[in-house]
Amino acid sequence: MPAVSFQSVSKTFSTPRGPFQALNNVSFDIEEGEFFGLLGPNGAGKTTLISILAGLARASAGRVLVQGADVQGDYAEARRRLGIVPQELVFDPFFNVREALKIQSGYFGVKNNDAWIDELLESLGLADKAKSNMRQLSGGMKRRVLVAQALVHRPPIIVLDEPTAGVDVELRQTLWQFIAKLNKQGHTVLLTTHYLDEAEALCGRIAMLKQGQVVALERTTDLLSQASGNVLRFKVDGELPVALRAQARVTGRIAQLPVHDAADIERCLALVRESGLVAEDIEVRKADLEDVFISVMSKASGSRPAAPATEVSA
Ligand SMILES: Nc1ncnc2c1ncn2[C@@H]1O[C@H](COP(=O)(O)OP(=O)(O)OP(=O)(O)O)[C@@H](O)[C@H]1O
Repeated sequence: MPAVSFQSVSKTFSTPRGPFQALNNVSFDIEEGEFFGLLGPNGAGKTTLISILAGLARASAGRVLVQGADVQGDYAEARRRLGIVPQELVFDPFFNVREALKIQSGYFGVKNNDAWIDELLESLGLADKAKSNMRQLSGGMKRRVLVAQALVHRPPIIVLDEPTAGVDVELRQTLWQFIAKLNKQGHTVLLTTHYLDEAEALCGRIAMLKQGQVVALERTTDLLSQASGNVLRFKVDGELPVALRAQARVTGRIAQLPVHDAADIERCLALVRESGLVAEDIEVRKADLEDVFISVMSKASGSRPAAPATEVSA
């Protein structure tokens, strides 16, 4: 039995401009013990899918099973099996860290949980904050508490919705060490992230969403092997010539272009030169998951019209 099974899940929101389909017939399974990545650009539908999994939103069609339990028909059972780390920093400001974790344990009916709470506090670098009020914590510390809260009932399936957005390197390392350890112990992990290097390093399998549809679903190694060629990387002052722009990944002054051989490299550099620009710090590197992601997203056709201008109720 899969840990999570998304079966033909669709979600349509009503908006002032008419119905808006955020998810369109999404189907895939996550097997027990997998470290699974859900990737996609902003607005692709990742959080909507996770909200449906968490029982926070209802699918317009299709169903989601958590170890066989339907998230709508058997909500309490499905929810008990999930540890969800939300994207938003939501917390109760009146309690200290340990109290918050005890309350969360009670919510799941877990008693005598002090040893596990101690281990969570230790593993997430929160031991010296146990008595701190939630209000006094920095954003990064609050995020650690959210992770601890999600794990307090030892859920077999851990869902992390962009857990490292805006957090420092130390927390990332602490978090990934701990989550990787739990995954080794048999916990299934579902991760959404915009940090493709993290997904590449951690996830065994990846689904990519675009405009509410699954456009890739493969083992990470197979996705990476699609990145057949190399990448030409250089610094440049000014906009790339039109002939290169569509396939380029540009970050500030740094341009990166897929290349297959030496002739390709020469052609790109010649086009840059001919447009009056100077390429500096030129290097060639192996393609990575981000290159595959850009290529998949540029090839896949999404099905839905433009996003709504205003958000309304589900
Ligand atoms: N309550 C709502 N009403 C109308 N549209 C909504 C609502 N919630 C989400 N949407 C729309 O559904 C689409 C998918 O949103 P979602 O938050 O799931 O994307 P995402 O992949 O998680 O994006 P991000 O990476 O930015 O978090 C977006 O176009 C969003 O504007």
